[in-house]
Amino acid sequence: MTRGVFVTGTDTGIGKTLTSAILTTAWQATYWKPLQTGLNEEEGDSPTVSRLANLTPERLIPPAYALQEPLAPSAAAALEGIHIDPDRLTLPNVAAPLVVEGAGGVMVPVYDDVLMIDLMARFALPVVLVARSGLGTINHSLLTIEALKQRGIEILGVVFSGKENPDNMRMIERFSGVRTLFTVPHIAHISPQSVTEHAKNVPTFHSLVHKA
Ligand SMILES: Nc1ncnc2c1ncn2[C@@H]1O[C@H](COP(=O)(O)OP(=O)(O)OP(=O)(O)O)[C@@H](O)[C@H]1O
Ligand SMILES: C[C@H](N)[C@H](N)CCCCCC(=O)O
Ligand SMILES: [Mg+2]
Repeated sequence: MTRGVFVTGTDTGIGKTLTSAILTTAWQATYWKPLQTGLNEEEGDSPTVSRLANLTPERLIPPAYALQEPLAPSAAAALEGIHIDPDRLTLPNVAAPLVVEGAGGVMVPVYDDVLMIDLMARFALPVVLVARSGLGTINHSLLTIEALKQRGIEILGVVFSGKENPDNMRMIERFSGVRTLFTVPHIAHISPQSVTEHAKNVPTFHSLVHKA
């Protein structure tokens, strides 16, 4: 049985956290950000999702690693003299669905010679890919999809964040064969209310994982 999804992106700052909050709200899911970096500059994604998706504490799994510098996990950990232990990076045993959010894109170093995409393959969750809607997204989305396919990682679809661009969506669908799941327009004021509103556009977890 599919336990959840892994939310990845074509880049950092692309809308993974906003999308994760929307998915978590839509599915009444549990949220986990295993590797958080940049805590000296931002509150981190767990409190953001907790607030936006109105999470009760049992639906929020704390990060396995919470690191200060706004860098890839391997670099942020090295600066703090922390060795990332793969045994701590195992899926929590919670009721489905679980929404797991990556850090940055798929080729981000996590520890030693392990990249985020290797961790994703190990988790074996189907992937939701968040992409910007505008210029540059065709290249970044197709490259990311190619890397995921090469490793046999199941892709449920793409979520486009930002002003809707049907031509970009069509081009990515045509060249990758991966469908668009839903779009998140530019939201001027992101709030629990706007997240609840956009959660209405999300297919049910069961329809998604059984159709894939
Ligand atoms: N559709 C949107 N409308 C308005 N703001 C957005 C939208 N998508 C993303 N943003 C804003 O862009 C910023 C980066 O988005 P977000 O935090 O979701 O990125 P991320 O992909 O989760 O990055 P990270 O790799 O750090 O986890 C945030 O301030 C977020 O609120
Ligand atoms: C700190 C930031 N918000 C992300 N969590 C970390 C993104 C690392 C990206 C590394 C890279 O691709 O160059
Ligand atoms: Mg995030």
